[in-house]
Amino acid sequence: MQLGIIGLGRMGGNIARRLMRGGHDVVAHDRDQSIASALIEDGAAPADSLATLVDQLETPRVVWVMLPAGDPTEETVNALAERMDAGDIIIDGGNTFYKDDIRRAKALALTGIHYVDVGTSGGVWGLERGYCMMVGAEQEIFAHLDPLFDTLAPGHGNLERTHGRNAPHDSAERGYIHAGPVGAGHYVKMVHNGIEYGLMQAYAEGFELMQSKSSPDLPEDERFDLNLADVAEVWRRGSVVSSWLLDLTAQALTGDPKLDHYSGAVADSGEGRWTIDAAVEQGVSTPVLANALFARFNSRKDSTYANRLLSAMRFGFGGHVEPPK
Ligand SMILES: NC(=O)C1=CN([C@@H]2O[C@H](COP(=O)(O)OP(=O)(O)OC[C@H]3O[C@@H](n4cnc5c(N)ncnc54)[C@H](O)[C@@H]3O)[C@@H](O)[C@H]2O)C=CC1
Ligand SMILES: O=C(CO)[C@H](O)[C@H](O)COP(=O)(O)O
Repeated sequence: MQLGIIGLGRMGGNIARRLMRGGHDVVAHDRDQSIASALIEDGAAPADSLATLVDQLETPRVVWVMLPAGDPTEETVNALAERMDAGDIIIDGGNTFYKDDIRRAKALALTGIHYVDVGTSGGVWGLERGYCMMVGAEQEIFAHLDPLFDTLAPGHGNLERTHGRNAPHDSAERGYIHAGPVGAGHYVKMVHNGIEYGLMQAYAEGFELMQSKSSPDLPEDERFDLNLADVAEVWRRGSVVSSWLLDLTAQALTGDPKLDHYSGAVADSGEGRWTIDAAVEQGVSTPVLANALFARFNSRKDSTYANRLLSAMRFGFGGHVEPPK
């Protein structure tokens, strides 16, 4: 398929590359020309403005927006809508709040333009590993875009099949789902990120506990100088708590066991807060997810080992660099 991609940063650039490797044609735009140039060298057609991007696309046009959520995405979707026609499709693959999707889709429906929200997980590793995608869309639009999702997704890989799943064409088994109507994709991604905070916090607290076991405040015969890189490594192999976040933890500890490279002032970009808002709105108790969010707020005052480990994991999956306190 041919599509336009706007926003060629850590996510959009590699999404474009993976699509091109899969045989799709990309027209690429970023407001930063040096970032756009790298994509052009990799085979994308250049577009120095939204207008030239839209002009190069065959109808029905498909444009994937991969920008910071909020104003940059909102302004871009509105500007695209002015230049696109009925039947065209705008995809928001960033971490947008799902109620913004519902509002936008309703406004665009008046013009006949379709809107699709894609919760995209995989971070800076997605080019090689593939992206897990949670899609909110009209059924026929999801079907139309299937070749794109199929290329971006990880595929079956070598994961064992879940017992009882026998459908022949199960997209969930390849790494993407049609979660429901517009908004459902980003709603599921929001909860995914809420869980991400909780998992990260659990690892961070556990490793801080082990790290402090060598404290001179403890009785001498109860002090253990544990090799945390080895603990993380061994837990990757057959333990109940193995996971990709643990893989990233093991990697960070191997290079820098004291985590001196990380500030421990852990940022957040919205999804954790929206998850807690949703919990309040739906009257569902989510104490672990709420505490993990609040722990991040505290981390900005306090540079503990646990907080530096959270920073290390965020850098590991998303390339997020946090400013020193
Ligand atoms: N980094 C990660 O691990 C993940 C990020 N996301 C989401 O994906 C979206 C993009 O994230 P990243 O790629 O990490 O951000 P990024 O900051 O690396 O890239 C954003 C790109 O958009 C460009 N840009 C900003 N405003 C623009 C505009 N108005 N017009 C054209 N280009 C513009 C910037 O020059 C930059 O190249 C965000 O919504 C983010 O929350 C989703 C999953 C994972
Ligand atoms: O979506 C992601 C990972 O799944 C992004 O990396 C996101 O930025 C992580 O959330 P936060 O910035 O709030 O830690």
